[in-house]
Amino acid sequence: MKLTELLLGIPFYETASSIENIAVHSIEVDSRNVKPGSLFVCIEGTKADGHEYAGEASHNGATAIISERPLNLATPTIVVPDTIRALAMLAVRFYDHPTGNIPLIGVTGTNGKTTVTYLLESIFGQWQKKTALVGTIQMKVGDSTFPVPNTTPDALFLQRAFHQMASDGVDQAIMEVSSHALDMGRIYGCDYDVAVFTNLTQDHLDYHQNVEDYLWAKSLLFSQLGNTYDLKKPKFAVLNVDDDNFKKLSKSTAHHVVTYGLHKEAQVTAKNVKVTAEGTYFQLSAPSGTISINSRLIGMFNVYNMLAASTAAIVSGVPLTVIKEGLEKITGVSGRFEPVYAGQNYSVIVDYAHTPDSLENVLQAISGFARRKVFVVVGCGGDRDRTKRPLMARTALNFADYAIFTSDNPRTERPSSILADMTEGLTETNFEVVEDRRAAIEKAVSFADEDDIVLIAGKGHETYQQVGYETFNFDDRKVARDAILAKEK
Ligand SMILES: CC(=O)N[C@H]1[C@@H](OP(=O)(O)OP(=O)(O)OC[C@H]2O[C@@H](n3ccc(=O)[nH]c3=O)[C@H](O)[C@@H]2O)O[C@H](CO)[C@@H](O)[C@@H]1O[C@H](C)C(=O)N[C@@H](C)C(=O)N[C@H](CCC(=O)O)C(=O)O
Ligand SMILES: Nc1ncnc2c1ncn2[C@@H]1O[C@H](COP(=O)(O)OP(=O)(O)OP(=O)(O)O)[C@@H](O)[C@H]1O
Ligand SMILES: N[C@H](CCC[C@H](N)C(=O)O)C(=O)O
Ligand SMILES: [Mg+2]
Repeated sequence: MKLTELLLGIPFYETASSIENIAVHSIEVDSRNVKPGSLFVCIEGTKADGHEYAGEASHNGATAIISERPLNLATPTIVVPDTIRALAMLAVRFYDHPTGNIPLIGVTGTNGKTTVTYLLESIFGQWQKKTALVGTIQMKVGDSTFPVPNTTPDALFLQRAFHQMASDGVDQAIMEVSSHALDMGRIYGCDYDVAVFTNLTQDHLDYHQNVEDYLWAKSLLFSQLGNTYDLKKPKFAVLNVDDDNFKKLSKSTAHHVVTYGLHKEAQVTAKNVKVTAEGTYFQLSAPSGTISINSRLIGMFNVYNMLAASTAAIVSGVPLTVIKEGLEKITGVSGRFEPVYAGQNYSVIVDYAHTPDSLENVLQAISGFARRKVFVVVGCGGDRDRTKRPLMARTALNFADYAIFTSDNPRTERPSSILADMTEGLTETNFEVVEDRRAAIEKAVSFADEDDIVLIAGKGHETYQQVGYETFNFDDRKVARDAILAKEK
């Protein structure tokens, strides 16, 4: 594509060079990926500044550079006020505005995003649609899976991926939208048809200044639903009416607001809810009818997740009977309330709860059917929100009989200081600190007697542990399995 054609998407820019007849074969944000014919966009990040790598990009054959300041290079440079915004606009144009052609659902909220996206994937799959999903675990297009750098990758990755999805004949794209991504403009250029809100509780206060800022970031998904009305293709904000932030969020969009919930009046709701150790039963009531749901997912929070997914599916035109099939087909989501069974007479569950609220929810679900003792193994990630650490420890002690506090992904922090943040001021005696996660899991398993439950929280599907700048293989499920088998011997 010609550079001048690409720049039509950018109204104000300055350049000292002649840019006629420059062809762009790819757009890149990482100088190491630049090849002859690439357009390099300089992004100022948290660790590095792309402007510092413009020289390398030029050396690698960049055909032109998009920058926030003039650069003293032979390669033509186009100066724009905001390269993140420019990147999205350029990528949308280069990749032919792919989300204009694929229906797109975005899911945001502190907890439940991954679960809701997998529920939606199952529902649309039952509706015979070719689906694509982008989120914490992976990117999935039909049955093919691809690694992702982030829960919500940057605009270039996304537009490139959506373009590929459009060529692969995807009929429905579903993605998690993190608050970081919203704040960093990673979703500029995405044309959402449905935006879903799960809930908002404390997390990420290392990144967002306070809870208001965190909510504001979440609200951007709804304000970015777009301002044009197309009566043939309306857009929907699907909101949890029971969440305290419902009113504020509903004001952030000019489009249709559709509500779901259990306590306050909602358009889509669940009645006669029964949660057991095997699954969840409820009647889903929507303006178009009622269906009974027998799900293998456990916990009241999963009723919310199922309502969120069902509401997004309903506004997308999926029949209720298909929604029922899609919800009931899912037996679990990797690393979310995932049982580890190796013939033992007690339960071991691996879960991704890494916030105070998710830990409370999952422990409450467990206490609903626990017959004997509940043990919890949990830690907190390093280089992340410090203020959630004591709250998570408190939650563990409030809802479990015994806690073993351990390391999660310490990253560049000292494990002992993360654990000190968690346990500071605790006067209880029903906990201990075992810094090494493997040893902590082994200990919890060794404590378990018949009918006890061991919850291993925080890392869920993760198959690694990040210590310092190194990443080691570590999978809670494998470690737990080995511990169970070793105990049975
Ligand atoms: C704090 C943060 O979000 N950082 C993200 C950011 O990285 P960064 O700002 O550190 O980038 P950088 O390394 O400083 O580089 C700046 C620029 O220089 C360029 N560069 C750099 C080196 C070089 O040799 N050449 C070069 O051109 C880079 O390509 C980049 O364009 O941009 C990267 C590319 O988009 C992201 O992968 C990275 O996410 C990091 C890995 C991360 O951990 N992010 C977390 C906090 C995050 O975003 N989490 C949310 C989920 C949260 C949740 O809801 O649970 C997520 O969506 O994943
Ligand atoms: N609706 C919910 N409300 C509260 N807790 C939930 C909810 N859904 C799931 N959880 C808990 O949160 C954990 C993470 O769930 P999930 O991965 O679906 O959330 P997420 O929003 O994608 O998380 P992340 O921000 O890490 O991407 C689960 O393992 C479970 O313990
Ligand atoms: N997306 C979340 C995941 C946290 C998972 C937990 N295991 C940790 O490492 O803190 C984050 O980056 O904060
Ligand atoms: Mg997720």
